[in-house]
Amino acid sequence: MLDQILETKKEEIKQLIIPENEGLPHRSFLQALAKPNRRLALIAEVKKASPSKGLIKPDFHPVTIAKAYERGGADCLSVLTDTPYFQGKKEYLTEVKKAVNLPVLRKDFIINSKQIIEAKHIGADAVLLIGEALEPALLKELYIHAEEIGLDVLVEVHDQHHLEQVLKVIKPKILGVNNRNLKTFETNIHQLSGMISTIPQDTLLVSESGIYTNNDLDLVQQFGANAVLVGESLMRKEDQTIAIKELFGEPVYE
Ligand SMILES: O=P(O)(O)OC[C@@H](O)[C@@H](O)c1c[nH]c2ccccc12
Repeated sequence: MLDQILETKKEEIKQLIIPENEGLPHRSFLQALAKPNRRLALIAEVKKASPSKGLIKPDFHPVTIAKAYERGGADCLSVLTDTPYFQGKKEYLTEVKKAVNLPVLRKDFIINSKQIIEAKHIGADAVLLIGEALEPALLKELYIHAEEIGLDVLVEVHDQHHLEQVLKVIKPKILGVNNRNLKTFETNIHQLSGMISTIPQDTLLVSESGIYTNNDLDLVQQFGANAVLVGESLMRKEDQTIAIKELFGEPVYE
């Protein structure tokens, strides 16, 4: 699956025209994660569909969802901008950024510098770079480029091998461990457990994907996570503010 997505991205990049605007004022994704509202920082994801789960939220209104996440005390947002596989849109990111006060991550498959410049122009505060999708030299180049233009970077890996590959070339300030294998779609909430000893102490560590319950939060926190990235389990609920409170085991008054 990942290989197929990356082929699609190569085609998209050929057509890519970067909008001529200033972008929108930067909000620090890193600082928001470093000073979380709760015991674990929450990056709440605005996600309509995915290749593994199909359509997740049929009545999808990104701005309504983003505002509900903000009211629920999310620290940051992630917005899918990939269309063919996740039914996301670049416009969703811009609309969300304008509607809330939280830092916003562009969630897409970035393999080229043009996409990073584009991310800035559509209003992103941070970009995702995926270890499994990028040769180490290219990962390093894109990481440096993103930081140079004032974007924060979430560097994601799935396994120990790619973690070691990544750490040979960069020391990411924010590191995500994806519990989902992007080649098989299998999710394992224990994915992070053996990896913590390899990760530099001052790295902000995000556990990503397949997080459904308060128990899952306890587990990944025990493994050393400082933050979680949650999409599906929040999106499936009727009200995303209540969904966050339920996830964190807080009382919900209606
Ligand atoms: O919906 P979930 O299982 O809570 O997962 C959210 C997020 O981690 C997931 O969307 C994701 C993690 N890494 C990615 C890379 C590309 C696309 C999507 C992703």
